[in-house]
Amino acid sequence: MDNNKTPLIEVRNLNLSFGSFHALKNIDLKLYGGELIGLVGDNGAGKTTLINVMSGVYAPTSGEVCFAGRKVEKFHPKQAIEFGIETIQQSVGLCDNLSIARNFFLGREPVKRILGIPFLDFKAMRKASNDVVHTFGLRDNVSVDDEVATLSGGERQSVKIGRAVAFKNRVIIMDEPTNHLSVREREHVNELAQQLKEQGLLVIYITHDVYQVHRLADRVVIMENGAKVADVRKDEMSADDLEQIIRDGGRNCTDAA
Ligand SMILES: Nc1ncnc2c1ncn2[C@@H]1O[C@H](COP(=O)(O)OP(=O)(O)OP(=O)(O)O)[C@@H](O)[C@H]1O
Repeated sequence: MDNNKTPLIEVRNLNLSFGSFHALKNIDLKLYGGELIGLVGDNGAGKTTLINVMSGVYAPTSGEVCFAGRKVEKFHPKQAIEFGIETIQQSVGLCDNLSIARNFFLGREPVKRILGIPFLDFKAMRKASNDVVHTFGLRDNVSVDDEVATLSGGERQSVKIGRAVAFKNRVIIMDEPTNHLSVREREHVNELAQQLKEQGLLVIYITHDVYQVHRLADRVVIMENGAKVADVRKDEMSADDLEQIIRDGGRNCTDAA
């Protein structure tokens, strides 16, 4: 990581309360393009809440978030989408009964006009989605006219990841992306995460699997009870040590940030 670079996302002294419940506590974090960040922590640690702030779902109670050095003034999902933040979740994001091509363009369908009347441009959708999804690992015999319902779990993730890249995102948040996947599918999704990082994107990878994330990530951020309790480059700590920090609930931890 080059600390002279402007972080793609910077969080400063961030707090978020839901009524009297203090869900995020004084979080400071700098995340750079070209990094694969593992975000780990026990159930209820605050991982999803933190990414929900980054993606504009929640506004913080206090503190700041900056995108590429610019302070976010208005927290709204549209703002985050415009900046190029895309969240890929295991169970949402695709419509089973629509084709792969339609899913690829969900909500941003290209339109062509014939005699001034707008029609969905199916040809353009097929071509663009075909080029991308096969690069991202769909079997050769899968057609982009097939319904998403016919795809395996890993292939569904491929469609979402391909879509995120095609629409020029800068930050991909992968929330438990390999849950319920087979070993090979898991490997495939993890390879895609690496590819995204190598293309210069910031990848935030949320998981409970410390060993998987230790293999994959450049840096691991551990949360516990709403606070960031460790922020370490993976070469500074073994996966066993990371797991121990989580087991200890953040006591005896290191923060390399
Ligand atoms: N909208 C909300 N209103 C009230 N409390 C909330 C809300 N969203 C989250 N919380 C609480 O904030 C805490 C952190 O939840 P969060 O979902 O961020 O944890 P997590 O680390 O993502 O956990 P998991 O791994 O189980 O998904 C939990 O105690 C949760 O109940």
